[in-house]
This record gives sequence, C-alpha cells and structure tokens, in this order.
Amino acid sequence: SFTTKDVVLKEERPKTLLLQKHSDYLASYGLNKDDYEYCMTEYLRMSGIYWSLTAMELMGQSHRMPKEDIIEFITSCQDSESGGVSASVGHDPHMLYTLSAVQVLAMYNRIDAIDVEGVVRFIKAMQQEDGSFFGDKWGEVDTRFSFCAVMCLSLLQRLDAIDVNKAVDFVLSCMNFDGGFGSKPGSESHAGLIYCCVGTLSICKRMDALHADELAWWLCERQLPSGGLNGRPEKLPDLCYSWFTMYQSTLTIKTYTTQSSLSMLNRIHWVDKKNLEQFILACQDAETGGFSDRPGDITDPFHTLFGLAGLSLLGNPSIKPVNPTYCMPQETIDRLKLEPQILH
Ligand SMILES: COc1ccc(S(=O)(=O)N2Cc3cc(-c4ccc(C=O)o4)ccc3N(Cc3cncn3C)C[C@H]2Cc2ccc(O)cc2)cc1
Ligand SMILES: [Zn+2]
Repeated sequence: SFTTKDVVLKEERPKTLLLQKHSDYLASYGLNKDDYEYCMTEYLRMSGIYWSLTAMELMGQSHRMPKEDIIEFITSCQDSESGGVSASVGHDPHMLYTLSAVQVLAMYNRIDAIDVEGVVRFIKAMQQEDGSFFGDKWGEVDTRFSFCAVMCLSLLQRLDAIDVNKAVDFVLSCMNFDGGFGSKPGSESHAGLIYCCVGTLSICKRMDALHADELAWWLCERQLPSGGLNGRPEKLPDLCYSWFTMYQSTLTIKTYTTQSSLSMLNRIHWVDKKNLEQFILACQDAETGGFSDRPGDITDPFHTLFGLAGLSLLGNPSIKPVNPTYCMPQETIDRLKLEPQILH
C-alpha cells in the first residue's frame, strides 16, 4: 500500500521557542576543543562559524561570540596565493568557505579584514566557459558553487568581476521539467539545489526565467501532514528543508504549500504556517538547546540556524528579520544596500 513517510509529533514536544537555551548552546559550542562533534566538523569550521553567528545575530545574542578571535581565524584561513579561504587553517581554499568567511565579515562590517581583491581573483578563476563554477582547484561543478560565487561577489559589490549572463545561462540549463533544479544539467531536482538556483536568479535579478507554476507544484508536495517539509518526494521531513523549500515556494494555491521561496515569490501567506511552526518548534532540544533535523535527533548549529531563520520568515516577533536570499540578518543586507529580487 502507498504510505507517505512522515514523523509523528509527540504531545510532550517543545511548543514554545527556547531562545535562552539556543543562545547558551551556540555560545558554548566549540569552547570544549576536545568535543567529539567539534573535532569531526573541523572540515566545515568556517561554515559552522557563519551558521552560529547568524543564528546569534537573529536572536540578538551575537555579543556572546568571540568577535576578534573569529576575525583573526578568518584572516589566517585566506590563502595568499589563490585568494580563496579554507574551512580551517591548513585546509584547501574552497568556494563554500570563502562565502562563509565573507558572510561573517559582512555581518561584522569588517570586510577590510581580508584581501578582497584576492577573493575576487579566486572566484573569477573558478568560472568555466559554460558559465558554471568549480568549488575548488579539483574541478567539481555544482550549482551550489554558482550561488556561492554570485552571493559572495554581491556582498563585496563586485558582481562585475564575472560573466553574470553566462552564470545565469548555466543555472537555467539545470532546470528540470518539474520546474526544479539539480546540481548539473540533467541532475534530479532537490530542494537544497532549488534554493541555490532560485537564489542565484534572485541576486542576478533574473527571476523572470523561473517556470514558477511547475516549480510551485513540485514544492507544494514538500509539506507533509506533520507540518514538516522534505527535500524530495518520498523522503522524511527535515528542518533544513523547511528553509530551502520555504524559499522557492509555490505560485499555485493549494492546501499544503511550503514556504520560503514563498518569501521570495512574496506568497508567504500561502504557507500552512501553524503546522510548519509546530514542526520547527518540535525540532528543539529542551535539554541541550539547539534544533535538530527532526524531533528527537541530535542538535547542531546548521539546523539551529535554519530553525530560527524559518521561524523568522514565519513572522516570529522574538527573532530578527532574516533576508531569504542571503540567509543573513535583513539589517546587514540593508546596510550593504543589496536588493535581491523577489517576485510580486
Ligand atoms: C553530519 O553529516 C554531514 C553531512 C554533510 C555535511 S555538509 O557540510 O555537506 N552540509 C551542512 C551540514 C552541516 C551539519 C553540521 C553538523 C555540525 C555542524 C556544525 O556547524 O554542522 C549537519 C548536516 C549538514 N548537512 C547534511 C544534512 C542536513 N540535513 C540532513 N543532512 C544529511 C547539509 C550539508 C550540505 C549543505 C547545505 C547547506 C549549506 O549551506 C552547506 C552545505 C555536514 C555533515
Ligand atoms: Zn537537514
């Protein structure tokens, strides 16, 4: 028989936002350098700092983060030869961590702390003839890296450094019949990659190229009875997909519509808000603090950011406004005078 995989929310789940617990969780994350998970995530440390700082900014708690240590860490991770930034000292520079570093410095208003020309040189060198971008010198192409490139350069006011039209053409060549996007031409649609591709079009002001209706239908189905959203058909709901899917959202009115793109497509009011909000709140851990991918799992800074950002998009007044395209505090985007496109 046909069964929709979903989770069942328990009666004793958290029903309110445990802000103090999340602030304490992120403030202490990484203080114990011997912590197993902390050591295991050295390879994504720069992104971990972006996820933690952004979450703390949204909670108005960023004063609890070690600002000067973070800035010093970032400068020590920039490779003088390529201009790129690595996840940790001694690791290879990569687009993912170059973006995370620039996002952190933009929030701190300390872009001056790194060699901006070096970053621009690194990103420019990653663009290929077909407009696509490598992640690093090993040459993996993925639409995630197109999003990193345009987001990073726009934060530096240097989009002029790449061929924006070719970058957009490559992203559009990854659009599928379902209106979704994959990592390369012909790859299966996936909510996280749709988020990257729609975000790229938003920054390049090419949202006109979206097949919004088909995309809408595909995203409609992402919401499940539990209120949670999944990343692909037949998958379990996952908190981070609540952000990715919330972002692309549907233009088609349906009972279950998912969010986030709705914010860009300016149709957030179509979201089954109450259901999704209760799913997100259920992903909190009242003991350790933080959010997990689904109720009862281990929490981490990655899902903690997307839980708080999702609640912010849903209009929770105790969380600061988040920009849906950059996943950064709206006040930072305003200060940089950036205006990513949303559909009206
Ligand atoms: C635990 O296994 C993974 C798998 C992939 C990754 S990832 O770096 O490729 N990435 C981000 C990601 C991070 C975490 C995590 C744990 C602890 C920390 C500290 O900051 O962060 C956990 C998961 C995760 N994933 C994988 C994932 C999310 N939900 C379900 N899964 C299997 C996403 C993954 C891809 C990614 C997405 C967005 C983004 O901005 C960067 C990378 C990391 C850990
Ligand atoms: Zn997840």
